[in-house]
Order: sequence, then structure tokens, then C-alpha cells
Amino acid sequence: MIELSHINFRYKKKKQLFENLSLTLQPGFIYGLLGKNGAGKSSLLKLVSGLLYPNSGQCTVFGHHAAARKPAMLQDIYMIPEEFELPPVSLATFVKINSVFYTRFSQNQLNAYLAEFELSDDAKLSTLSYGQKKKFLIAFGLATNARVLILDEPTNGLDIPSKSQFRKIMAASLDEDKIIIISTHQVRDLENLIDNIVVLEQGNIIFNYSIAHISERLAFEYNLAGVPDEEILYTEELQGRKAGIVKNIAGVDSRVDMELLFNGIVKNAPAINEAFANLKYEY
Ligand SMILES: Nc1ncnc2c1ncn2[C@@H]1O[C@H](COP(=O)(O)OP(=O)(O)OP(=O)(O)O)[C@@H](O)[C@H]1O
Repeated sequence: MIELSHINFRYKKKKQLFENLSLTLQPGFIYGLLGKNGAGKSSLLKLVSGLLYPNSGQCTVFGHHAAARKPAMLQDIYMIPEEFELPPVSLATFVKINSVFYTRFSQNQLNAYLAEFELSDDAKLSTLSYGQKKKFLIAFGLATNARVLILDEPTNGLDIPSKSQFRKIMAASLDEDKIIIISTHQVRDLENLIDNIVVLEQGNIIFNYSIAHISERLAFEYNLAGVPDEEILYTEELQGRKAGIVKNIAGVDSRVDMELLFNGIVKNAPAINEAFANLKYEY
């Protein structure tokens, strides 16, 4: 479990970013971390991986204090940042040097992921494209079998077939011990992959629900003509029609449209959250 409790954090000479922020992330789930530019997503991920220290409050990762960055925690967490630099060595050399830090690293799994992404381990990292480097890091990160995998904009730079491979590989790699956090603006890339959505705005968590609860409480409509106003939570123009989010009165689970949902939350989080009143959690 990852537990952020009562976190206060500000960058030097900047205003407070997180004020009394608390968040619990459970194993066995893939979390989508969303938010506009500057909302605090990368900062939150850095707090979880111990790369930033809170001014007060604490973050624990499977019981370890993230900020202490002890080996026991570091071998259980792998973060793929949005921007990275890789040394000018072959994939195999990188793996040889870095895999020793991860006690559950599996070469067999790595080989399978590399094959899926059509990467050969004798290639030099410096000769790979950005998308290929990213695929390599995703493959390596998964093969570490760290219980916490953090991916910042993982599908950025991936072509369309690679995005489907990514979804397939991620979904298959999740087990009941793992926590996967994916931060992204490419919300459509998360469809059918994530279990929970956490939305940040100016350092505050403005939405935090599971996809199961969302599809139970909300419905996504592409033609709102005839829908009574009191059932409508959010509307936008889509190809000349009014699309939007409505209360799921029928109670039939609906398909979650991530883009509509995100737009709705950003425009009017209180109205969307209202639909989740009296929700009973069954963790
Ligand atoms: N190293 C830093 N020093 C000072 N301020 C920073 C630093 N990094 C981020 N910030 C500020 O903290 C706030 C949150 O930034 P952060 O990078 O966490 O947002 P984000 O949600 O990841 O944004 P994006 O979607 O653009 O990547 C922003 O106002 C940003 O200017």
C-alpha cells in the first residue's frame, strides 16, 4: 500500500503546492493520475518515490518511508519519468548493470517484453528512437517485478501499435501485490486499462473513484436531446451535437468515456462528485 498522509509541500520560493494532502493507493490496481499542466502530478510521483521530501506529513510505500530511500524500498519501486537520459551502452549492458538492484528481476520476462516491443538486446541505447527507449524502459521496469511501478506519460512517443502492446503488457503484468500509477494527458490511452482515476488540480485531489463506481454512477451520452436538465452533469459540443455526462439513473453499467469525464471534472468537479454521494466502499 502507498499512503500519503497530511502532506504539506512547496518548492523553494513558490507558493504551497500540496496542503494537507492524503491519499491511499491499494495493491492490485492500476491508477490513472490526471490533471492539467502544473497540477502537481510529477511532484506527487516524486514524493512517492522519495525524490522530493514533504515539508510535513509522510509518505510510506509498503511501510517504508519514501523519503529515506532505503534499499528495501528502492528495490520495490520503479519509476519511468517523462524525460530521461540513458547511457550509450547496449540494452544487455544496461540490464546487467541495473538488474542487480532488483531482487525479483526476471530475464525471461524481460526477453518476452522486448520481443513484444520488437527490441533486440544487442542494440545500443543511444541508437534507439525516443519511443523505442521508452518501450525499453517499460519492459525493464516491468521485469524488475518491483511492487510499485510509476509511469509518467508512458504512451508519449509510442506509435499506435505500440500503444496497444503497452496496454496489453500492462494489463497482463498486474497482480494482487502490484500498484501501478500512470500519469498522463493522453486519457484515451488509459481506456480499458486503469481501475481508478485520481484527478489533481492545483495540488488538490478533486476526484478519486474507481472505474467500476464511475460506470455505475455516471453515463456518457453523445446526444443529450431529450435528456431532462436535472440529470445532466456536464455538456460539451461534439461534432455539432451536445454530448455530456449524465446521472446513471438506469443503473446499467456504462462505458466510461475518459475524455468526457476528465473535461467534466475539470469544468465542474463538485457537480460530478455529487453523483457519488453515499457511496459505500468495498475494498
Ligand atoms: N523543480 C521545481 N522548482 C520549482 N517549482 C516547480 C518545480 N517543479 C515543478 N514546479 C512547480 O510545481 C507545480 C506542479 O508541477 P508538476 O510538474 O508537479 O505538475 P504536473 O501536473 O506534472 O504538470 P505537467 O502536466 O505539465 O507535467 C507547477 O506550478 C510547477 O511550476
